[in-house]
Amino acid sequence: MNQSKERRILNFVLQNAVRGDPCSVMETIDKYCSEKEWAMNVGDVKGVILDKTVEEINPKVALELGTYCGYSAVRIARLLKAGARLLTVEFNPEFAAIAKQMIEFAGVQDKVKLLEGPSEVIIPQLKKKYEVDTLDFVFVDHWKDRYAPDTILLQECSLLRKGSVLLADNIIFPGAPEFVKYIRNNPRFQCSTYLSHLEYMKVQDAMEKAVFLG
Ligand SMILES: O=C(NCCCCc1cc2ccncc2s1)c1cc(-c2ccc(F)cc2)cc(O)c1O
Ligand SMILES: [Mg+2]
Repeated sequence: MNQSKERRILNFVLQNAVRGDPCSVMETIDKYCSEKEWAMNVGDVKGVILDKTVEEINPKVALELGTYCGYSAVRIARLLKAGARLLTVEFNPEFAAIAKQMIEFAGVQDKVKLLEGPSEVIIPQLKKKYEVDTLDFVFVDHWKDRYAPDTILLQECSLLRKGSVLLADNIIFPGAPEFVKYIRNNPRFQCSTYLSHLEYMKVQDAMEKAVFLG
């Protein structure tokens, strides 16, 4: 059975990156995906916007929707202070298996908890099963038609507090029009748009930052 692209990315990291060095893992993934096979990691250009947002918030509890190969989980976790944690949700078992190995190789496994399953099932479990009170930061990067319903679900589950920050990827490409319409017209969110480029491409993309006002 021939290897998946995600398996090829992981193998390239295992063979070329430095174990325990998150930056080396990120750089190696970016090198592979810009030179050999495109893949839907947030990438090195939008990754700087993600870095700046995480550093500004310095979250104790962060949630990621859409783990994929673990690139942004490694990217976020490397910036978390002692005692802070990232919960990352992946629906696809293949991707979850790859991401688990990627996170461990990068040496950030103590800060990251990978939760396998659909977001609409996992989100309502966060308080009781995963001992979350409220979320300081949410990186939204999963199915684009789940961005809006899951933002509503986060509110229904009282997981957002005054000042919680959502950062959503792919606002332009592939696009999340329902989410943009929902969030920008919602008085309970203060929104800002960060124009950028689609990972590894010259195509325009953007990230939306939305601060929950309580
Ligand atoms: O679909 C994308 N990302 C979501 C993958 C869906 C994985 C899921 C995780 C999860 C967790 C919980 N519940 C349900 C789900 S579903 C995505 C796609 C492109 C793209 C760009 C240009 C193209 F030509 C083609 C694709 C770029 C990106 O940056 C993306 O993030
Ligand atoms: Mg994305």
